[in-house]
Amino acid sequence: MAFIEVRHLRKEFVTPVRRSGRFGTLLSLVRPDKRTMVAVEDISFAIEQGESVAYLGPNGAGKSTTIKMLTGVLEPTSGSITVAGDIPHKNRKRSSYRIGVVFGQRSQLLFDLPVRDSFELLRYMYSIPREVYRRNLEEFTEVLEVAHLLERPVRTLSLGQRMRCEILASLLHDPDVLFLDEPTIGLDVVAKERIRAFIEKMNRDKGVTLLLTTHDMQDIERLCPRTMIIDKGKLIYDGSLQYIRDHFATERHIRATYDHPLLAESAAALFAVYEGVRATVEEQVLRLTYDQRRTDTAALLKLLLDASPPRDLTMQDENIDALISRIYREGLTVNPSAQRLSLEGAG
Ligand SMILES: Nc1ncnc2c1ncn2[C@@H]1O[C@H](COP(=O)(O)OP(=O)(O)OP(=O)(O)O)[C@@H](O)[C@H]1O
Repeated sequence: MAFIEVRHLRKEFVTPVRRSGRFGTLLSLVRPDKRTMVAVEDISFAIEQGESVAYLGPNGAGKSTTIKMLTGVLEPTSGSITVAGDIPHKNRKRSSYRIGVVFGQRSQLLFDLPVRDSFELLRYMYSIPREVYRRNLEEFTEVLEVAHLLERPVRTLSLGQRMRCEILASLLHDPDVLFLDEPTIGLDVVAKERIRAFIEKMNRDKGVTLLLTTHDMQDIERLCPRTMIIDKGKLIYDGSLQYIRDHFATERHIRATYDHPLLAESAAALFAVYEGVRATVEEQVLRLTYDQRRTDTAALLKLLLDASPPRDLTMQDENIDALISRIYREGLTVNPSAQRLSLEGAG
């Protein structure tokens, strides 16, 4: 059995619907109308101990709902979850000893008290042996550079400082798995980097299994060799980021800057031989966008350079962020045989 196993997971939320008008309000009280919202439709995956996995999807795809089920906060409508052999919502207390959680938008620290008091409370809640607590606190405060913050009330910390303390708090009891929901949201580049370096170290040195939701591509590039993408409550991709890059990052952009203004018509005529090459002109800048599988880059460059050598030339492939939004938008299908086998695929 894998360390985390999720099979046919589904979560529905049933919410009351208010009818309009005075009569409607009255009717809603006597006979409430209900609406069922499917947040997670059917998701299956397996994660081995020590893996580091990104869990991606557009807003409302069902990421946070999945994490809440994995941590036992929510009970699935159907399907099953096991984390370290336990069913999180059934054995919440026992599971919590193995699980660490960080919700970027919510705090587990007590706002009016010094940071250290929250850590002490966690020591008590998780019955962390004194020696383990002392060792972890010492090591983590040093790596995260938060020793000088321990006596400060949480409410006086900046977002970056608080997030470092949140992550420290989530790992004090030596969990085997850490669920992170947008851990770097709203942070500046330096704060993001500190947090990524720490999480990476915990995964590498302590073998902490990571499942991370994020909208920040650099989090994924740095931390997660494996990526799962969900959309509308269903898993649409499970494999490496590299595979997506290699198979879908087909759009290439060339930007050529000249010393003189250009004519859009001439540019369009020049590249008309290449079907699918989009040429746009803005004063002295020519931009070409094309599919690298269909158009030979060397031949295109030769045509461009022979026509008139530019002052500057840059070439860029579609970045992974844009690429994933394209996958959401166009619903690109991925060659399933090249992906990691899902639980169903594995039989
Ligand atoms: N308690 C709830 N009651 C009703 N609907 C809910 C509840 N929690 C979440 N939803 C709905 O379920 C869907 C999935 O929400 P979820 O928060 O899991 O998405 P997400 O992928 O984490 O999105 P985001 O990236 O915006 O955080 C959304 O349509 C949301 O409105």
